[in-house]
Amino acid sequence: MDEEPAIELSALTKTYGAVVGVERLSLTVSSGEVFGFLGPNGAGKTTTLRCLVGLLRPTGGSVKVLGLDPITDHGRVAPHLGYLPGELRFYPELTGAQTLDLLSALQGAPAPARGDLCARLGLTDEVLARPVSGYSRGMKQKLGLVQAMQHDPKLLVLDEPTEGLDPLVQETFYALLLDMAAAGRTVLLSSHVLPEVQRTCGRVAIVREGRLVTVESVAGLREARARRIRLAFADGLGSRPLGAAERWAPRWHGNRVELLVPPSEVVGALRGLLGPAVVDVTVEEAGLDEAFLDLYRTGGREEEP
Ligand SMILES: Nc1ncnc2c1ncn2[C@@H]1O[C@H](COP(=O)(O)OP(=O)(O)OP(=O)(O)O)[C@@H](O)[C@H]1O
Repeated sequence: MDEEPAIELSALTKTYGAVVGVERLSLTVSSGEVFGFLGPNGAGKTTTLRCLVGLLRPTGGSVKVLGLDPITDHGRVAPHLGYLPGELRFYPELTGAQTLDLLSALQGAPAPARGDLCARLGLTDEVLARPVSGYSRGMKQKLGLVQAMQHDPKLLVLDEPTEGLDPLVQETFYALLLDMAAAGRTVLLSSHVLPEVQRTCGRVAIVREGRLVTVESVAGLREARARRIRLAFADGLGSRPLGAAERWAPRWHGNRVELLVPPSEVVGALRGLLGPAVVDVTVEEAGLDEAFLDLYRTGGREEEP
């Protein structure tokens, strides 16, 4: 219900010499959304995030964050922007507490949430007093999360946030995200962990080869994607041709077969498949993982019959 979108990308393009990072990517994220950003390796996620937080200058198009240009208006954006990079680099000789102080100064904002975040993530005063060089990977990641959220930013940009966190700490992180969402903050979450996105995000963008493939609600994505049909045959013949259903790449396990079929074609598929030898049939919604994997692979192009 806020004034302007938290994020507005308009035909964003970033090239590295001849290599395309992202190409003409347009995307709007409203204030208060928890938004997932997904795509296979090299799709352009980190490039986009780095343009968003003002670390990279776009080659073309425009970026607006909280209504401002993250490069030219950096001083006005920084106090309201939290960023967890995918590859964390800290000054090894500084302690955790000194690191948080330094980053707080760079954010140009007080850190009212720091104490609570450290307590919830188990970064004790004793740990924070030690140089970061002696931190484990998970401890560094926790420190990264605290610095990203310590100033209670309006917009939180997270690049693979649960990398290196054990399952218990991941749960704490999800709870923190829910709190952010409940407080009306905006979160952009880049992730390969699909259940994580399913759990935390309302909408997702999928990018592939530097281009936007789709933007959809998590619920809608699941709804629109495949159904899994499983059939069991009575005879001992094993795999056999399935006629028109062959186009759904049936996977055989002995006398059982499994197909992923678009929802609108399930009834037609069953008509063609059911015969006297079929002794069992189940139809279920394919998991969100499969919905995403399909988009990863095909870029969202439905195969038409
Ligand atoms: N500094 C750079 N110099 C040259 N090419 C780069 C640079 N950074 C990224 N690229 C290229 O831009 C493309 C997008 O990379 P990017 O890191 O944004 O993808 P990603 O979606 O974050 O990938 P991953 O999931 O593997 O982290 C890739 O082809 C990559 O090789």
